Amino acid sequence: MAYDAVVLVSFGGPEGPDDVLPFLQNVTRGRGIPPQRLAEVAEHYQHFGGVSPINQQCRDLLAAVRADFAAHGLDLPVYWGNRNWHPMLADTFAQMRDDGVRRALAFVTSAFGGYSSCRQYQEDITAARAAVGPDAPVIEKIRQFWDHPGFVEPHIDAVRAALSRLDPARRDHTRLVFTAHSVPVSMADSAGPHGGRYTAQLTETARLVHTAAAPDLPYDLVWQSRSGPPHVPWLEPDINDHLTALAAKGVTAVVVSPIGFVSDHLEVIWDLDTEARDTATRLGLEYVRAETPGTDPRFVTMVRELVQERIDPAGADRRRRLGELPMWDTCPSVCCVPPRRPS
Ligand SMILES: CC1=C(CCC(=O)O)c2cc3nc(cc4[nH]c(cc5[nH]c(cc1n2)c(C)c5CCC(=O)O)c(CCC(=O)O)c4C)C(CCC(=O)O)=C3C
Ligand SMILES: [Fe+2]
Repeated sequence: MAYDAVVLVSFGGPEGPDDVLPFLQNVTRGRGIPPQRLAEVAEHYQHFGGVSPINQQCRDLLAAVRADFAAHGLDLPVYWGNRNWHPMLADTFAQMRDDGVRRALAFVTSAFGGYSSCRQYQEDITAARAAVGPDAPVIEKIRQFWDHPGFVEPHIDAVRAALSRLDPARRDHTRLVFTAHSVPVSMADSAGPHGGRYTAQLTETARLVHTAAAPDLPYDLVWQSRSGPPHVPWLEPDINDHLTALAAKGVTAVVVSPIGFVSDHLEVIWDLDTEARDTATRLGLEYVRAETPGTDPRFVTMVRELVQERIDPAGADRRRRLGELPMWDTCPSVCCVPPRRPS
């Protein structure tokens, strides 16, 4: 299969105060998020002047990937489009069509399976192609990469670096806490062709990072950034409740590693660096947050490897990965079918 471009596909984020509300409307359209939660989240963005760091992080990744492709003789143009904010996917696909692109691979900035992290991106790609029309480029999403060394190793080093900033005298009372975005339990149950995939993959990533970074420490996988109406069950425990429980058990220091994300975007710098840190401070816990991959060269290399393994017919046999869960290039149609939403 010949490809003539790669497109980086991400979530998108506002880049000024006036962007915040229309961005949030794009994210939550038809998703039953209470207005009060939206107002709260708008405030988180306004706290940073209405600017989410995520778009700049995508620009940085784009530049790094282009440089890496060039350095390795991979002669493919790299585009960028978002699902919720400019540059919007449809505008990017129209540009690609104008440039003569016929078939492209999409690298999505989410490592995991599940509706929000995989299927929804594919649905938005399909909708954006339909908006562009019949001559829109064909777009194929690259596989999930939760156990790729280019994703896992930067997380491992980040946990080690975070641990080195803690008081060594507290090591016996230190806990490693991995976090990912909470999702509705029904969404977690329907993740992947046989369900449960979002949680299973995160559990595997957590185990891989823990084993390499700090096998002597106890660890947990917990959830952050819950949204949605209170009567709908979401994955628990929430990081803040978990910190409270840990403090009650005599833990005095935590390293928090957001393995559910690829960059330090708003849900990291607000929900962890502000809210969870405040919780920890109130509880008297020493708190260090580990970094996400961002533009770590190993992560950038991973993007190229994922492209190369799809281009090269023998590439499937050379997939680099550390875990053991089943993996596939193309999601079956029954994957991550969205649960019916209670209204
Ligand atoms: C699994 C998952 C990821 C990880 C995979 C991935 O990376 O894609 C993720 C990432 C992100 N989520 C983000 C922002 C938001 N997510 C929201 C709402 C929701 N997220 C959900 C899930 C996820 N979200 C869900 C089930 C909802 C409920 C509404 C719905 O069913 O869709 C809302 C609405 C307000 C609120 O209620 O929080 C916002 C503003 C940003 C951008 C941050 C920035 O601007 O820097 C990023 C990277
Ligand atoms: Fe989200």
